[in-house]
Amino acid sequence: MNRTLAQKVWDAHVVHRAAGEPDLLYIDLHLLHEVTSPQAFDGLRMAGRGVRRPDLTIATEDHNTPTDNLIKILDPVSRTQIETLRRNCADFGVKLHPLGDPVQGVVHVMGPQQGLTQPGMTIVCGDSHTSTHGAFGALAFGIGTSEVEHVLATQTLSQGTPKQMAVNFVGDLQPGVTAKDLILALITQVGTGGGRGHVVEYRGPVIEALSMEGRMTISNMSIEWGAKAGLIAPDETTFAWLKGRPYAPQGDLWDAAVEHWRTLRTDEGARFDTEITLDVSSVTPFVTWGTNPGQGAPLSGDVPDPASFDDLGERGAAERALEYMGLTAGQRLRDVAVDVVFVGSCTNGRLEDLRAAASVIKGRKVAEGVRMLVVPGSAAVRAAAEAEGLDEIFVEAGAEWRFAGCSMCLGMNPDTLKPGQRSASTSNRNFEGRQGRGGRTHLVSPPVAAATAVVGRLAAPSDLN
Ligand SMILES: CC(C)[C@H](C(=O)O)[C@@H](O)C(=O)O
Ligand code: SF4
Repeated sequence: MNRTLAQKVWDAHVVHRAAGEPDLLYIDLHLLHEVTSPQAFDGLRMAGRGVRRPDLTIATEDHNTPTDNLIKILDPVSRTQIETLRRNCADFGVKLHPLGDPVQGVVHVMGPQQGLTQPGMTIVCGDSHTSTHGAFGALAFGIGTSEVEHVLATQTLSQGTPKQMAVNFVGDLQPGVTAKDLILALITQVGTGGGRGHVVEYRGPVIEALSMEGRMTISNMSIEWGAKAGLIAPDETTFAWLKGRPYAPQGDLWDAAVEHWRTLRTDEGARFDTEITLDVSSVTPFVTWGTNPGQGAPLSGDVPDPASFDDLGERGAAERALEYMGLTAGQRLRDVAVDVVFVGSCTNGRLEDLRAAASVIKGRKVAEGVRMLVVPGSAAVRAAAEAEGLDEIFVEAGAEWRFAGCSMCLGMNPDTLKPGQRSASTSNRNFEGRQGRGGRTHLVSPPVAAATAVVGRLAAPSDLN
């Protein structure tokens, strides 16, 4: 039978299948962070169990870590969270990259960067943005804390069969348009529930032409439109990116791996339950105006009038969003002034993202009254960025150059918006209070973030002279 890429990976991992029951899948890589693992370890303790495959389990600290220093965690709740992870990893023999470690970072930046993430793997983590790893042709998805316990104890996971969807990206990408613009445009088109129940494969020449970083940005936001996972078939770009990374196979094993990885493509004639197409030719720099990632518009446009939505639910949501965001229908998006610009997160905190932001801000200054935080997604991204002088470009421009972590992507650490403050943020969620109580978030790409920092209002690099 002709199968999709996702079905191939799935089938290769079934350890038990019975009619009328979910499949039991083997898990190749289990990533952990401090937020969703404590109860799972407690569960193991209570049942007197150990971790089945500590060698396939790896932890990092990211959500609760400060980004202004590598030692002091002032908030007691965050400190307890981190100390608990350290104790659990020590007790159960799990490798941990703690604050200050050269590999520490946001779990979805750290995994790929270390070469832990490889094509054809099943990868889980108690975190919804585990979909990021799908960019390598891995079947990767977020799981809940009770499932984390199950995987820790057994290295397997019970899963009902998802539906299959293809998203075809066609047309010619306009200059200055990034992967972030594409995924924001897609989510605005299909809505935040558009992918529900599906494992998605992103395909087409536009995807093939993207860098691994761009592909990760797209896979990362799969969950923001309801998809369970978002895969991209591995190709030469994938192999070149992975080669030589610490956990990547070496020598003969590398050659054998690549030979296998080349088979990880959707067969001609394989059937998808749903197929959608996004023509990228008309996509321009995109920003969100509302409080979910599907409430977006081209930066060149206006804040929409809620009355323009036919669907009553969408209309009501738009009304509430404008109220919360302090925006008026018809207002030009380019007139929206921001207080804070955040470059970072597992969506856009990789080296290429920092390069893109740096190239825009180089030789320019952050606008008066605007605070710009640049937060590498991992300590290794930070080191690589420093090796090419990106830190100096940001500091010179008046931005803050921080240590790695989730930072202002979500308010679980000291980097937060104050009530009423407005940000342009390269992260993936603009929910109410996401970046701090009362904070207002506009999701943007790294170049738009940098241009916005310079202008002080939502802006694209083409606005700068
Ligand atoms: C804290 C964690 C469970 C959460 C997630 O699952 O995604 C976080 O990473 C997020 O981005 O909201
Ligand atoms: S960077 Fe943001 S989206 Fe990614 S794992 Fe951290 S909190 Fe979640």
